[in-house]
Amino acid sequence: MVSKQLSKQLDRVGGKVRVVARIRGFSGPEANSEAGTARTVEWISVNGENLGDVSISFRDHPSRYLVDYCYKEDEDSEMIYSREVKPFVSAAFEGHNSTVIAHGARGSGKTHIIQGSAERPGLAVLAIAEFLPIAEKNGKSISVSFYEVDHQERAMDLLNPEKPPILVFEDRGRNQFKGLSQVLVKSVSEFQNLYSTACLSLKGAPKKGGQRSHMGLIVNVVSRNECVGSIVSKMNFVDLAGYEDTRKKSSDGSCLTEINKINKSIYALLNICHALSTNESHIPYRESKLTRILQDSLKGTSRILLVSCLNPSFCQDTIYMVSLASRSYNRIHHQTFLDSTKKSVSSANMRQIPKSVSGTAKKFHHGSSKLTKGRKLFDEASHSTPKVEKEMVTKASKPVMDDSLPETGNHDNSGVETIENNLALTNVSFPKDDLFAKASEDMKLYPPLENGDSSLIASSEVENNSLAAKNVLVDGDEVDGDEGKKENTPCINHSSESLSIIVHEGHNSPPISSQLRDLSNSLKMLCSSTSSCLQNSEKQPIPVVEPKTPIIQQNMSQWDEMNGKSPWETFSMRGSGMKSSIVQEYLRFLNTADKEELKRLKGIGDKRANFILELREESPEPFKSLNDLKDIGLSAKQIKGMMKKEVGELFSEL
Ligand SMILES: Nc1ncnc2c1ncn2[C@@H]1O[C@H](COP(=O)(O)OP(=O)(O)OP(=O)(O)O)[C@@H](O)[C@H]1O
Repeated sequence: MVSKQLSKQLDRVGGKVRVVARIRGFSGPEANSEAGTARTVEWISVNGENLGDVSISFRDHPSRYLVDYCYKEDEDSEMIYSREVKPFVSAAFEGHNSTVIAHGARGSGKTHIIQGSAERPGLAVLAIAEFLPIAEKNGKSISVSFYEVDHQERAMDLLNPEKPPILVFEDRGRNQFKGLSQVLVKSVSEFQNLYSTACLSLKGAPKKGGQRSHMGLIVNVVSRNECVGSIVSKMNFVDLAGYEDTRKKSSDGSCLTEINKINKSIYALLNICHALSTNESHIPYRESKLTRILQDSLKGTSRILLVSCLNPSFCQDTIYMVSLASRSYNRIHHQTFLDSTKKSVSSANMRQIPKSVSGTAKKFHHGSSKLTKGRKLFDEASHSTPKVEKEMVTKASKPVMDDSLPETGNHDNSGVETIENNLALTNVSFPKDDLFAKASEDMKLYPPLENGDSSLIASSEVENNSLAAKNVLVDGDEVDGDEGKKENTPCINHSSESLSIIVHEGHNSPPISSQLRDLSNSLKMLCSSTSSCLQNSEKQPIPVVEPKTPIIQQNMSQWDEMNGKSPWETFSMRGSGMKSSIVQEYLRFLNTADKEELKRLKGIGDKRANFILELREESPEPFKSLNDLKDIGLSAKQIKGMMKKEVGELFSEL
């Protein structure tokens, strides 16, 4: 539950996704050049100064883009922090995750806003400065992780770059990371040292020219009382790689494929922001590695701040990026704005907001139209996935099956070692013994986990990828209705932070093939007894036989009779019950069967079977509803067809 005061603060920062723009100041050399005086970005505060709803335009360019607010060159990071990020810090102590994303063209000031410099700390540093004293007061600790996602969709631990790529998988709505170090921080300077260490490992660092990547920071609020090391909530900072139009010659010699892949992952994240802001029923979290890493900090009660960094001088890539960000602009606010200012803005030459994300700026829509019209079109489009977007989703999902399957590989079991190494590396003086003693008390209390738990700081890396029999989880996030339902597993609340022990029942049931066989046999028996009854009935009078119906069914019939249900109603009701249990069996089969068994299903070939196995490495139960089959590239029609065939097979031998 969010406290009233906090809720007010959060309301002020807008809905689920808030989009703000930030105009970068001219850097030293630029300021001295002629271009330094030629800022081309303009803005109009459409609802009055400081009230939000800002329209951004570019000199000699007809289009305008709406965002929640625009920060000018003279409004520094501290102002942005106190107005936009500070409420997220308070929310983190109430268990809410958040994500701050800086995106924009190359050199638009993304790193400057997130990391800042020694003289001008960025949003992440300012947040840590606020996190630490509140954590101290509340008996919590703060730990951080730094990672990088490159154009090959590899996620690397920046505090331990020699390790194999990070493996991300989901367990009960929470992300687990295998191979990502978490380091406790006690002071801002410790944090800054870690940040510098992480930047040195960054492949996308300017000095390592040619490589481009996204950099991510996770700030964890960690409980340190009886449930030592469990993560209460987290705040993510993402410094996205700069967007670059693939038609231009790259400014740093990066190859076209690399730029394309980076751009694709930028689209994937912005698409999610858009889908969340428009309450789409399907949120494509699996589109990229980065979106999978951020998944549990984007959904549920999480808040997202999208900072669109703008180059002050003309830059087509900047225009394209702000146009994409504007798609996630809060539409409720927008509607108010439309209603109140329809007249005044209707004469403005506003461009139609792009309905979809295209692969290159080539598809960028240059036509101008009135804002009202553009928005209307956009609203209509948002109810169904726009065509180009759909194409992009399909295109994006193909490589996942073909060449960028989630990594597997040798991962060591050195979770505890990592913490120690990092403590040594950064001279963090955390009372290790105390921490480990408490952690081992917890371990004693609950038998050793088969797969470790990334929420435990003493074993910040998940040791083993196999399905755990028991798992210790922090039960903080709400699971979205469409994103997986909480299973009916025994759940013991263990602390005020809702640390839960979730006991997974082992998958003891026989595989679907044998269950379907049993079902088919029962149906055959039922049919043969029905037909023999029919045959007998022709020869002799039907003997009065007491049917040996299981008691429960007899009771149900009585119950149906009592409730005045017609035989048809009873039949339909039971039929739909049977349908849902067949679906459940089918899903259970997908979640447990081996490759050869999987291939026995219609529509599952070698590639899909491999992909299913890879998905299971990331999440023990990737298929929670038939809808999840879309993740392996099946359309709704194909899924329906597959189910029909499987069920039809049951009756083929009757
Ligand atoms: N608000 C600002 N005021 C003055 N100079 C700035 C500001 N923001 C960024 N700069 C300068 O602009 C340059 C580019 O900034 P920065 O490295 O943050 O961009 P970026 O978007 O992260 O770049 P890349 O796309 O290469 O990752 C740097 O020299 C930085 O010091």
